[in-house]
Amino acid sequence: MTSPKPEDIVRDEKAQLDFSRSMSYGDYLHLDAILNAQQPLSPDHNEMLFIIQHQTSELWMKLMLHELHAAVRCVAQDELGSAFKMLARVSRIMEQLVHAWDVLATMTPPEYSAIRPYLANSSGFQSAQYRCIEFALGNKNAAMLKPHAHRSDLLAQVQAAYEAPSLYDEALRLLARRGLPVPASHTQRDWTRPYESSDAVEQAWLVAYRNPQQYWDLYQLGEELTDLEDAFRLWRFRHVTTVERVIGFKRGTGGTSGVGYLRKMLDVVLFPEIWKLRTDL
Ligand code: HEM
Ligand SMILES: N[C@@H](CC(=O)c1ccccc1NC=O)C(=O)O
Repeated sequence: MTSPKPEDIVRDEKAQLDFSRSMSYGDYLHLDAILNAQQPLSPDHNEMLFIIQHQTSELWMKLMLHELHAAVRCVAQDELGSAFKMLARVSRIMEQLVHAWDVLATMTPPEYSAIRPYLANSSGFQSAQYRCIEFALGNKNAAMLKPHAHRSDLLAQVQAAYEAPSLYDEALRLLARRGLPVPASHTQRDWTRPYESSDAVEQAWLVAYRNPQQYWDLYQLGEELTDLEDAFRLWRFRHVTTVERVIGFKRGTGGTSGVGYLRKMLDVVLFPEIWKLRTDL
């Protein structure tokens, strides 16, 4: 076998080469906007990695929110087949973001120190999309709206996520519609309140987990939620570990204690009864 000649390939394949009158790859993907959005503030080589790491994370978060919002609607409308597909995709995206830490971890402490002064008070703490994901997954906290007060467009989005029932709230309403004994305190409540774990809710999930054949879709929903929280915990863990290896115990640019704050977030449990029931099965 000899390699094909470069000049033969395109001619033989009859590839389209003139895009003066038709939409090209870059047109469709708006690559001019995306690829001109990397504007390093420092003279440091590694800032490009830092920027692209965050921009790609924000793009994946955009898709995650798109899928999560649709999944919440599907659960509310008893369309579980579609919801499972979307939730599985959200978990795979989260896993993708877990692996993305491997790229950022190639940045050493002195490399990051060269960039950090240029970040001023900006921080991932102010990510509107991240906060919408936390709220959609039920981790509600009014204080987290404040960093968006100066941007009415973003505030409206974060506020909507804050006020809406979370994925777990809709899952519990579904259990109740299926005749499982979820108390009214958990099917009709002020959705802005942080979720409170309940023995009665655990008992409702236990009915499905003890009779998987009869409640197959609810059992599957429970396991999809477990996958999602599992992946999210891994993301939080990789974040705090990367932060410790890069800045140690310095305070965060966002004003928090840094590693101390992120470690506290490791204790957040999104779907508490789904974890508790494993001990009681
Ligand atoms: C060298 C890399 C990084 C360092 C040193 C770092 C550091 C920190 C610190 C110290 C905080 C606490 C808030 C503060 O006071 O600033 C934080 C929060 C946060 N960071 Fe990072 N981070 C890094 C990379 C990333 C990446 C790649 C993402 C992906 C989008 C990210 C997303 C977030 C988010 C969403 C929060 C808020 C977490 C929460 O409120 O639970 N960070 N980060
Ligand atoms: N909080 C980080 C700064 C930081 O990581 C950051 C800054 C601007 C844009 C994204 C960031 N990433 C995540 O927090 C720090 O304290 O060094």
